[in-house]
Amino acid sequence: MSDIKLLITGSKGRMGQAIIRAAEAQNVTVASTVDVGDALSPALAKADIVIDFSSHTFCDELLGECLKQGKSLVIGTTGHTNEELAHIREASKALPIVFASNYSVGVNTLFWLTRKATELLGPDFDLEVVEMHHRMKKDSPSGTARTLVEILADVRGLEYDKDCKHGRFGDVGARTPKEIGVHAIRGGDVVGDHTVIFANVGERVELTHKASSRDTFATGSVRAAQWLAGKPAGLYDMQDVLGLK
Ligand SMILES: NC(=O)C1=CN([C@@H]2O[C@H](COP(=O)(O)OP(=O)(O)OC[C@H]3O[C@@H](n4cnc5c(N)ncnc54)[C@H](OP(=O)(O)O)[C@@H]3O)[C@@H](O)[C@H]2O)C=CC1
Ligand SMILES: O=C(O)C1=N[C@H](C(=O)O)C[C@H](O)C1
Repeated sequence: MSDIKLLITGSKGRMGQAIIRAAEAQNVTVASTVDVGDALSPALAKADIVIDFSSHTFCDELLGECLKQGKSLVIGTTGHTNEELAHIREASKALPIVFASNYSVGVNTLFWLTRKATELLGPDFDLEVVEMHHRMKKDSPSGTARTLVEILADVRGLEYDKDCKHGRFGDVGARTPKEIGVHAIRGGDVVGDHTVIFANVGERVELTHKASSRDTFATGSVRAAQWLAGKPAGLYDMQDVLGLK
């Protein structure tokens, strides 16, 4: 039996329910749960580490309470504003935080491969990211697609906010070598598909990951919580947890 005690936030959601099952399967204690309408402070007092897959709108309240009580965080929620992202970075100066847009082993391997392929293929290849998710997903593009674009941008010396083209519509003109396209498809019950396209004249490379179960994210987040126990304050990601850096 692991001796960490978890608070699961967003506990009634698709991921929250999967994480409660994953914790039980890994003999990790879920000490408390929080969803809309529940009081955070007393629930947090019962736990050492929070696993948060809720909504970005909960971010500031959660960070504030974790700072007050000195609790560690595993954040899986996506779709944060730039301001909320800055608050997570600030909080990580005082708290150990794992923050990852995707907790699956496969996608974190895709992150690694994407960096490697971008470096190897060089500047002649056009870069595009396509993602598909279930009809209930609220944020777009997915956090994983954003991370993929950030990796591509980092290798090419580009910036997510400036150089990412979210879909294309109308008389947008010819593609420039400085842009990275990202395209979000929504429908049905798709758990999460991501493809990175490297397109040159005469050839194309595509790297694809397809998740068929949320258990892969849930198991990864519990693993991240176990890894985080006893770590110093800092901002970590799932590649740190998996030793892929
Ligand atoms: N990093 C990763 O590996 C993954 C990340 N995700 C991300 O996790 C998040 C949740 O996804 P998913 O489980 O599918 O979504 P759901 O909508 O199924 O679950 C979210 C839950 O959080 C609740 N919630 C919303 N606001 C608050 C709040 N202020 N306080 C407490 N609870 C709140 C929701 O309640 P209500 O329905 O009433 O709003 C809901 O029960 C999303 O941002 C998603 O992108 C998902 C999968 C993997
Ligand atoms: O909302 C989801 O479902 C998912 N969200 C994450 C994201 O936005 O990248 C991860 C996964 O693809 C499923």
